[in-house]
Amino acid sequence: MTRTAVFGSGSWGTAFAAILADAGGEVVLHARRAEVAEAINSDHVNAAYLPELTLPETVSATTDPAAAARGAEMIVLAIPAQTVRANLGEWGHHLPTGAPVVSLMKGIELGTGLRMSEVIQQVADVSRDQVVVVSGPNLSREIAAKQPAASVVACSDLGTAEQVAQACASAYFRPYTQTDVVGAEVGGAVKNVIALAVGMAQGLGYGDNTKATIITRGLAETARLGAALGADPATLMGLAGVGDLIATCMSPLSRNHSFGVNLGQGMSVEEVVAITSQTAEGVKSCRSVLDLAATHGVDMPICAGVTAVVENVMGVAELGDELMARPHKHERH
Ligand SMILES: NC(=O)c1ccc[n+]([C@@H]2O[C@H](COP(=O)([O-])OP(=O)(O)OC[C@H]3O[C@@H](n4cnc5c(N)ncnc54)[C@H](O)[C@@H]3O)[C@@H](O)[C@H]2O)c1
Ligand SMILES: O=P(O)(O)OC[C@H](O)CO
Repeated sequence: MTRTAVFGSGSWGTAFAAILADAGGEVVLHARRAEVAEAINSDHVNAAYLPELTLPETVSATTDPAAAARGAEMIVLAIPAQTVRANLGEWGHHLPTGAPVVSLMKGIELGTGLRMSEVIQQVADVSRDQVVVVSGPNLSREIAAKQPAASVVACSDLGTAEQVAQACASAYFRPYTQTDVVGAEVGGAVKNVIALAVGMAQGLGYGDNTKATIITRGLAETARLGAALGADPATLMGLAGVGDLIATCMSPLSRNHSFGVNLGQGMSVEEVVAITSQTAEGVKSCRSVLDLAATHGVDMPICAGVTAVVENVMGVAELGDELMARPHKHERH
C-alpha cells in the first residue's frame, strides 16, 4: 500500500486523495486550516471544497507538514501555481529524499516563466527524474462523483511515471504514462487562458461557432508555444492538450470558464475576483504564458487579448473585434 502525502486540500487535492485511496493507497492530506483537517478526520468530508464527496477511511488530514510528509513514499502538490515557490520554501525541507514529487498544478510562474516541474526542481532540490506531472480533463467535481476520466502521468523517467500511474489507477481514473513533461505542462497552463476567452464569448452571448473557433485557434497557440519549448506535438493532441482544452472550455464546472463568463456578462475583473473563492489559474498565468511566448518569439493573440482584458487595458467586446480584424493568414501559421 503506497503512503502518499498530498499538500493542498482544495478541490483537486481532495479529489486526488480519494483517487489514490480508491486505488488502494493510504493518504495524508495537508490542510492549512485546522477546521478542514478536523472535518476530514472526524466526518471524512471536506465541506469547504467538495461537500458531496465522502472520503475513504484511508484518507486522514493534518495541519503539520512534517507529520504529513513523515514516511511518505510519494508526494503530491495540489496548491495554486503562484504559491508553489513560497509553500515549498516553508515546508519543502520535510519532503522525504528520493520520493516522487507529483505536480497537479496547471500554471506558469509569474516573473520567471518557469513551469511547475521546474519550480519544484529548483526549490525542493529534487531531480528531473523524480518530478511527475499529472494533467488531463479532470474537473474535480466529476472525479469526486467517480465519473470515468483519464489523465496523463508524465515524467522524464518512464519507470517513475509508471509507479505513479499504478498508484492512481482505479475503476474511474485511467492514467496514461508519458515522458513529455513539457507538453503536459504547456497544455495544462494554456488551456486555462483559452477557457477564459471562451467564457467571455459565452458571457457576451455568442454561440458554438465562436466557442469552437476560439478553442481551435487556442489549440494552435498552445501547439506553437509547445513546439518552441520542445514539446512533442502529439502530446497536445492528447488528453493533456486537446482533451483538457475541451473539458475546461465547455464546462460550467470550470472556474476559468466561469470567470470568463462573468467578465463577458459585464462584471469587472475585481468584481469577479471578489466572488471567486477557488483558484482560477488562467487569471495569473495569462501574463506568464504571454511573457514566456514573447521570450521564444511565439505569437499568441488570444492569450494576449485575455491578458489585456484581465489587466484592464481592453474591454471584453473589444477583444473579439481585435481578433477578428487581424490580418488573414494560412491556417497552419
Ligand atoms: N479543481 C480542479 O478541477 C483541478 C483539476 C486539475 C488540476 N487543477 C489544478 O490544481 C491546482 C490546485 O487547484 P485546486 O482546484 O485544488 O485549487 P483550490 O483553490 O480548490 O485549492 C487550493 C489549495 O491550496 C491551498 N493553498 C496553499 N497555499 C496557499 C496560498 N498561499 N494561497 C492560497 N491557497 C493556498 C489552499 O488552502 C487549498 O487547500 C491548480 O493549479 C489547478 O489548476 C485543478
Ligand atoms: O476549474 P478549472 O478551470 O481550474 O479547470 C479544472 C481542471 O483543470 C480541468 O481539467
